Amino acid sequence: MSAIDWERVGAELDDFGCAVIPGLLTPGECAAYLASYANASLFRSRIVMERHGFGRGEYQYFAYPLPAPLARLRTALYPPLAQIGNRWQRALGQDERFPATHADYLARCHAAGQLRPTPLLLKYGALDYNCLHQDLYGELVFPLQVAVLLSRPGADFTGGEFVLTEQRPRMQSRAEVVPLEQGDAVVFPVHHRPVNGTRGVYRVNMRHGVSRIRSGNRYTLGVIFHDAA
Ligand SMILES: O=C(O)CCC(=O)C(=O)O
Ligand SMILES: [Fe+2]
Repeated sequence: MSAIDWERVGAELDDFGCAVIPGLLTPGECAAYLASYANASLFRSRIVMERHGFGRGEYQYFAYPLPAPLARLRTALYPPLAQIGNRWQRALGQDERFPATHADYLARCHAAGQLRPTPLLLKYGALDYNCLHQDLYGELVFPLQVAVLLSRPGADFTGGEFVLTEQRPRMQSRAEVVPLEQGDAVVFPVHHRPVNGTRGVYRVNMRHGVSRIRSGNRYTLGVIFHDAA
C-alpha cells in the first residue's frame, strides 16, 4: 500500500478516467479471496445477473463485519482517493467534501440510512459479461471505486476485458479497455468525472463493465466506498 504512486494514479484519472495499480494483491491473496466465494456465511446477498438484465454471471456482496484484510484494504485505499475526489469536487464547483477517513465517511452514509456493505466478489464463466453500469446505491456516492482482478488472464480465462465508457455532453462516447494482470487493481469513477475542455471544466458520465469471457473463469473483487440503502 505504502508503495503506491498516488500522484500518478491521480494524474492518470484526470487524463484518462482510469488508473491501474499493479500488484495491489499478491497471487496468494487473490487465491484466498477467490476461494472465499464458496463461503456463503461471508455474504449478505447473491445476485444472478441474467435475472436482472445486468449481463451474465453472478456476484455476492460481503456482509458486515467484512473479512479483516478487506476492511483494512478499503480503509487504506480511501484517504488518497478522498483527496482526488475532493479535487474533482472543487473542479466541478460542488460543495460536498469527503472526510479524511473512511470511518467518518461511513458515519455519513449510516446517518443517511445507507447501512449495507457494498464490497463484492464477481464470478464469470465462459460467455458471461457485465453490462455497462454505475454502482449507485443511494443518495451518497463516493466518486471513485476499485476493482481487483483475482484470476490470471490467459491461464484461468480468456476474453473478459474491463471496459470503461465516457459519455461527453453532446459528443460521441469514448471507450477504454483496461488490461489487467492477476492482482492488478483498476481505479475508476463511479458515475462522472471532470474533464478540462477549451471552454473550462465539464462533466463526463462514466460507465464500466466487462466484455464477454471467451473461456475459463474470471473472478474480481470490487471495492466500493459508499454503503447501500
Ligand atoms: O468484474 C469486473 O471487472 C467489474 C466489476 C464491477 O463491476 C465492480 O467492481 O463494480
Ligand atoms: Fe460495477
